[in-house]
Amino acid sequence: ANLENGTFKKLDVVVVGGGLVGSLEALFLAKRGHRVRLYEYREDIRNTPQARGRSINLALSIRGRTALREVGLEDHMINNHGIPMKGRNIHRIDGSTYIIPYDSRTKQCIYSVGRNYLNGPLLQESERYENVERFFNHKLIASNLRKGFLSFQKTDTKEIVEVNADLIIGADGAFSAVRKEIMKQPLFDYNQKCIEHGYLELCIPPDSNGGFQMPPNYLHIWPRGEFMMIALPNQDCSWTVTLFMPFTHFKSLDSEDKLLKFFEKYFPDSIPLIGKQKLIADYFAGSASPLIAIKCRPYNVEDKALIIGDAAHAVVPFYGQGMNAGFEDCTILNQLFQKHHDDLAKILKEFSDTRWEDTFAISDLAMYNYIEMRDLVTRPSYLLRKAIDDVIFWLMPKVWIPLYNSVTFSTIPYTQCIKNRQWQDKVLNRSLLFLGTVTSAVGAFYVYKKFVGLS
Ligand SMILES: Cc1cc2nc3c(=O)[nH]c(=O)nc-3n(C[C@H](O)[C@H](O)[C@H](O)COP(=O)(O)OP(=O)(O)OC[C@H]3O[C@@H](n4cnc5c(N)ncnc54)[C@H](O)[C@@H]3O)c2cc1C
Ligand SMILES: COc1ccc2c(c1)CN(c1nc(C(=O)N(C)c3cc(Cl)c(F)cc3C(=O)O)c(Cl)s1)C2
Repeated sequence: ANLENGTFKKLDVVVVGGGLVGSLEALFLAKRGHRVRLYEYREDIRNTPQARGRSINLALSIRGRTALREVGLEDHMINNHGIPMKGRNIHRIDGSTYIIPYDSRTKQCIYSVGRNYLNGPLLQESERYENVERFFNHKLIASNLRKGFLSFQKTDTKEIVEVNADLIIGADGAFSAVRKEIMKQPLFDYNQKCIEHGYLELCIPPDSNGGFQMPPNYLHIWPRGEFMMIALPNQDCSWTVTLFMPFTHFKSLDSEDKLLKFFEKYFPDSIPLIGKQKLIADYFAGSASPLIAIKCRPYNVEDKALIIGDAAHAVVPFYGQGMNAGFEDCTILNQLFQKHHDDLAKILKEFSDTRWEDTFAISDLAMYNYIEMRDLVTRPSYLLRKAIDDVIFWLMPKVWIPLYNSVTFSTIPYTQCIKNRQWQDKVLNRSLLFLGTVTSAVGAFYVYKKFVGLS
């Protein structure tokens, strides 16, 4: 019901971008009975093999699962396409490894899912709604958001397709064309940060029997200070390995010999797993991709247009939350549709007014991980703090949820996760200070007693 007299008006919605978030949002809108036309620049990924140059698999955690559950796809993704990861499997430079479980108490885990095994089923599910139409090979090239006007160019025939809509949803990723339009409005805040690290994907193939070459139910990490490597399992028992290094490092490895020497020094155990020839071939076949963080607001233009997902808040991947946060956008937007009975003016304004704090928070958390990454999981103070966190978490699980657990294993708003952490820091510092004063007082007392006793 979105009209004064309480009747329901079917909205004509265009979603720009048929990636992970756009295809999910189309489902949410379809379930509400609106007419959805989804325009995607690329070809239909259901007909093409693995799209190269994008993170091939992703860590799906509770925020993303909650959104998928709303559209009835959580079980399908988890059971058919998800590989559970129970913890981190850290690779030391000498090739030895150790495990840090994600949640030794309740054994919660995260899931590695192939990008196309998420995107395909989301698009496939939309076929079940006759009020959803999908248009591939359509690139948004011009728009007048206030008039609900969009102009697409077909990438094959170069033909121009003009479209009108009641609502335009921009889910067209970090380099969003819809956001470029939204940016033209007054009072729009925009901030982007390109980090010095790039990433390059390598592959650890299945072993000769077609099985995994490493323990499969873990997120494998090779933390090496200035750079790191991370591996997530694929369904075909291969691993997608992502090498994160400053672009200067990538540039300096400009020969096969330099590359092999570098891996022999820093990632010796990975060479037999990847294979020398494959390592050389894959490394020099691609080039490192950039990583960008974008913070902007507001996300809407009146009751006409809204950006979600990476278009609204691209974050660096060092928390595995980008897609999860984009999926969470869809959950929250749907709650607002429910709350305001599909009254767009109220929905879009409240989304812009409330969502930006949480997306800025996760962006800061991911950037913090990037900066701390050098020794995120190896620095003694990190491990000490983690040990303390785990003990108190074990003692008082409802009161003390460590930051990493609340971000990855709860749907507590990201801003609240940070506030909890700040409160925990205060309590810890005060108690350590208190412990400090008590022990020094007791120490001083004993020294004094001994001294007096001596004299
Ligand atoms: C290395 C790396 C690792 C990552 N790991 C994780 C992880 O483990 N967990 C996690 O949750 N997230 C992860 N992410 C983040 C995740 O990939 C993104 O957050 C997610 O893809 C965002 O989805 P989206 O639909 O908003 O944007 P995209 O996936 O970028 O989709 C945008 C879509 O819009 C289309 N498009 C763009 N411009 C136009 C146009 N002008 N006209 C029409 N269509 C257009 C594009 O073709 C694309 O299909 C990672 C990212 C990287 C780079
Ligand atoms: C496909 O490419 C990529 C690239 C990076 C990531 C992912 C997939 C998935 N990522 C996850 N990060 C966390 C996390 O909370 N932290 C603090 C971590 C942060 C870093 Cl940098 C790390 F290496 C491990 C952990 C860890 O704890 O395992 C998860 Cl939980 S999942 C990072």
